[in-house]
Amino acid sequence: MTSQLEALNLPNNILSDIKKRSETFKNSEDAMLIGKGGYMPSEDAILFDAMIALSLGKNVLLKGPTGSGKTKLAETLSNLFGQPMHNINCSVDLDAEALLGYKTISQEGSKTSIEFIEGPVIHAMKKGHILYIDEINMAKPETLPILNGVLDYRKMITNPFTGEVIKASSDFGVIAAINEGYVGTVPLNEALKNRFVVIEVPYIQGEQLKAVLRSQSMLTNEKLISQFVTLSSDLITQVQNGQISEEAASVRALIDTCDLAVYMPPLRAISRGITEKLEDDREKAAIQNIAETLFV
Ligand SMILES: Nc1ncnc2c1ncn2[C@@H]1O[C@H](COP(=O)(O)OP(=O)(O)OP(=O)(O)O)[C@@H](O)[C@H]1O
Repeated sequence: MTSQLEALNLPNNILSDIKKRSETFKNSEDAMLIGKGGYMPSEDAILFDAMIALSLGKNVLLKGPTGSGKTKLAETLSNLFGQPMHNINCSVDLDAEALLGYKTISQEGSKTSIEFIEGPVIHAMKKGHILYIDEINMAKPETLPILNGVLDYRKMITNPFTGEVIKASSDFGVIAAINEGYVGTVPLNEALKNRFVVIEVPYIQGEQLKAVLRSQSMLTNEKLISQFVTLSSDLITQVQNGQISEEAASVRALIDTCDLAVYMPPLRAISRGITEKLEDDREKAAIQNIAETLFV
């Protein structure tokens, strides 16, 4: 891994920053070994570019369909950099308190006082940890602008609940994830999007997918694993042709299907793990047809 990074001819300051940030970096080859559950990139640039961007202090936006490994990639980066990760799961209910923290009354003996419990943003800023904002386009458009100062060169915020001015520690990093076009999502505000470096995270295929299915599912039958990889690539072709929706090719659903296939015939596993999650009868029939030709 180190030599692969060196081969990219990165400026020395970036390379040494990446190495310095992570005490585990010299063992990163181990950390990345798929058997240990790290993110398996479809191309090295996905992982390296995310590392370079974070190392330069940029915010990273991971863009890709459901179950394509965005969270796994963020976890792997946190692992590589040796920086704990704090999660925010966005929804319409997300508010400033969920991001920044809240006041509460604390009691010590007969003494009561008001205490501020720090939320994930302030905690990660102070400690120089990684903040992971999942499904960022599920938040109401008016909620996230409170983070504008955190997400630009200032990297600071005035806590509206306490008046404290917080400047992020130099290692603080932000990774966000987005699923475009899903129910409940809204287009990301341009000013917010502009604060991120965007990295596409597609579904993995072929040998990479095989390695992930081997390591993350319970299935050990190599022939079946290969058939499921073929099923996935046929489904991705159908997605590209607009015949079925993207989530049908999710790696998460395929791992579930492989697990089920240890205990039931593959066609039933596909029905439970993939087909029945869809609403449209034509899509279901299309998947069933593909499955029946592969698993006779
Ligand atoms: N490239 C990959 N390398 C390793 N594991 C992967 C990869 N792609 C998917 N997975 C596995 O698939 C499952 C789903 O991945 P993950 O939760 O990271 O997806 P996601 O893109 O964050 O999904 P969502 O958008 O629904 O939150 C996990 O078990 C993860 O380990």
